[in-house]
Amino acid sequence: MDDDSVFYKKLPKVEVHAHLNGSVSAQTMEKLIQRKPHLNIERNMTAIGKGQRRTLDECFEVFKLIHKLVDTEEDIHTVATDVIKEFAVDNVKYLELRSTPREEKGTGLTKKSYVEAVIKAIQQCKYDGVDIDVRFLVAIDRRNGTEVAMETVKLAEEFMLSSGGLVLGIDLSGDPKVGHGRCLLPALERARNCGLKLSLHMSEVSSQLEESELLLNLPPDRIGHGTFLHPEMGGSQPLVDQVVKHNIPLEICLTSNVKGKTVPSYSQHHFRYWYQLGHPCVICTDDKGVFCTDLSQEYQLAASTFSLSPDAVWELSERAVDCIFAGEAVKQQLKQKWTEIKPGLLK
Ligand SMILES: CC(C)=CCNc1ncnc2c1ncn2[C@@H]1O[C@H](COP(=O)(O)O)[C@@H](O)[C@H]1O
Ligand SMILES: [Zn+2]
Repeated sequence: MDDDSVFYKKLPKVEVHAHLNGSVSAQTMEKLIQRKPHLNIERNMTAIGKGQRRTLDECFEVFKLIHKLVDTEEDIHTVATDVIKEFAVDNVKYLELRSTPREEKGTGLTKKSYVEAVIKAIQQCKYDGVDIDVRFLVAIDRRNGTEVAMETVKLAEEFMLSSGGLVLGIDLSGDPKVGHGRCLLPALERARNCGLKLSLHMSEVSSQLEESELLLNLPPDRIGHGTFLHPEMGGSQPLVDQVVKHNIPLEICLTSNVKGKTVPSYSQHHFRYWYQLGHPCVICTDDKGVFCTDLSQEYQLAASTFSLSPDAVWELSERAVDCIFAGEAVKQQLKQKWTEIKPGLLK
């Protein structure tokens, strides 16, 4: 590793946009493939390597394969544990994982046992002293419509009350070309009213202007991507004004957007627009397994593409703490960590 990479690796980081099944590493994938050889899935079918790009549709096909490999409580526990430890090794000090609870009739997996398996993995890592604070967002797959969304919110509500602060909110994700946010509003409103935080994938593709207007009225607590919100990308100034007025942080996933072809190149990424506005932006991985990246690499890419100084990179990672869903006490603990690490890293 060169000196430059060491800096990004040592940088303490916050990750708030990581889909569990998209974050599974090559090593873990090997374990899963060995558990289920009859599926004939190979590692190169579940990842998009260096220099490769796929259409959004092709990317979503990858998740179908991964879901076949991860279909028991034991699998969920394995992937959650491994993903948490990998983020910790990458010096991520606070992680919000998100995942869509799935029922698998064949294996007896239920949505409830799915969430329980993730929570057990989080608790086990904490017990084992892994140096990372992990929280969970329950995901709604937009494909599944109104009723499933409402069920998911009720499940999240239950766990918010019983998990000792581990379940903090709701993620809205899934193929952006399928379904409409309109149908999901009642569920999202219920979530907001019961105290669940909202992180919503918004304007990930260009056809979502009307939906973004609707969703922004909730308003969400954070926005995933927001690629097509601003006028230069076919969005609108009123949309930008509203995001700015409510000070809603953007979760920025550079490699995901480039490899998924929603952004033509790193240098044309909308991070530039929002960062120049001084708007809160959090660098994230989205799917570190599928896109073969890690958070250190994403910070390094942001710095090299947009000419950020080490001080600016530090500020970016420190300001991310303000955007987490955990409460003030956790933010203070994290800020303390950053303060302790700073003198050793920035001369
Ligand atoms: C395909 C592509 C370019 C991915 C990046 N953009 C994404 N946009 C919307 N939803 C996503 C994305 N990446 C992952 N997800 C969601 O996360 C799920 C996988 O993680 P999990 O099973 O929820 O644990 C996917 O099935 C999908 O619902
Ligand atoms: Zn995402």
